[in-house]
Amino acid sequence: MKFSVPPDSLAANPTLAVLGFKRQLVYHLHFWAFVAVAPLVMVQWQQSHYLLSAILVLFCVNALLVIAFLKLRGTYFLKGRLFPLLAVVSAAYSTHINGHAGLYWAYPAATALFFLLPLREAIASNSVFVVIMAVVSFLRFPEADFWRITFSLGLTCLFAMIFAWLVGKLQHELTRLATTDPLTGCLNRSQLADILNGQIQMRERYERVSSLVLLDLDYFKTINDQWGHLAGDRVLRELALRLRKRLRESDQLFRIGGEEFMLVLPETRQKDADALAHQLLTSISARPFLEDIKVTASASVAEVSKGETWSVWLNRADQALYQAKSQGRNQVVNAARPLPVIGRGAIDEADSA
Ligand SMILES: Nc1nc2c(ncn2[C@@H]2O[C@H](COP(=O)(O)OP(=O)(O)OP(=O)(O)O)[C@@H](O)[C@H]2O)c(=O)[nH]1
Repeated sequence: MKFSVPPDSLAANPTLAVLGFKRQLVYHLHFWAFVAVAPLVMVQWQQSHYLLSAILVLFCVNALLVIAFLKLRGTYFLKGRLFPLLAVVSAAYSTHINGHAGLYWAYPAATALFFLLPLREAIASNSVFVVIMAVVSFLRFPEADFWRITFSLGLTCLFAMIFAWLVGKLQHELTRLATTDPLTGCLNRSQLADILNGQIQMRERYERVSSLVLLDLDYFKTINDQWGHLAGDRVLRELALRLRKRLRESDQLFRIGGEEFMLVLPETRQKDADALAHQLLTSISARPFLEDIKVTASASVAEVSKGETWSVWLNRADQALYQAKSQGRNQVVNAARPLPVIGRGAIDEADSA
């Protein structure tokens, strides 16, 4: 089964990879639940259990809608909330009227809940489910069966909860590993396009202006040559710490190359970003690294302009950084504003003049 996200972007963007995993899980659960439950609609109808048959029809229609919405729109129909509700109601009601034959469905229903709902919601829903099943079993079966059913269902929920919790933790850790640079703890390039695009949307929709700063250490190669690679690594780590100290919570720090860093500064005008870049360069050059390694850096600043793409924005900053390097380093250069786009009307006016 294929979703619309191309495999290349999955590899490049861990957020998409995690979303892709969740979608596949939801898709498969609904698909196989549909395959298992659809025949039961007829079976229950033939046994004159019309209400249960109707609930199962609803369950199947919901499963098909979830699958269709995922495939065609990439969204969850009703946030996937109907599956747990209908699965729980049909398992409890089926146990009430069919006895043990209905009870067997309670176990897969309880397990599926942990993979469809957020963990806390799943724990709350399953607690209610176990209580409902305990009441139904108490009324329907001998006392010994009531205890067996309640404990075995409770244990199934506990195991499913532990498994879902561990899978969630693993996903979180994998995303962290894939999005951060292990040496400095800064973000790596994997989410760069997404984050810059987010700032561009803020500019386009709400006129909220962000800036970015590119910062590159000067003559870092000589530090490696003179002090060794390990010392170079420690300089990079200390640099990331110094930069982070000056940033706001909402700012984001990327390491986008060997000794090149990028700062994304939401709601920050060029003039303020320029002031910050000067302060950062001072904080780098004023105090030696690892006690006696003197370091300077060059930086460029670019405020996002209306209508530009993230790559054009980054490219403007890159050009300015190149200029800072070629003008002698240890300085900040502001990126040139993009040329205004001349619309058809303006061209016509110019032609007729
Ligand atoms: N220690 C260490 N060095 C790195 C790492 N990544 C890249 N480098 C080194 O960084 C150096 C970058 O050299 P250049 O691109 O010539 O840049 P530079 O010497 O800083 O010169 P300018 O940028 O022009 O001022 C190379 O020697 C790389 O080996 C890293 O993770 N750790």
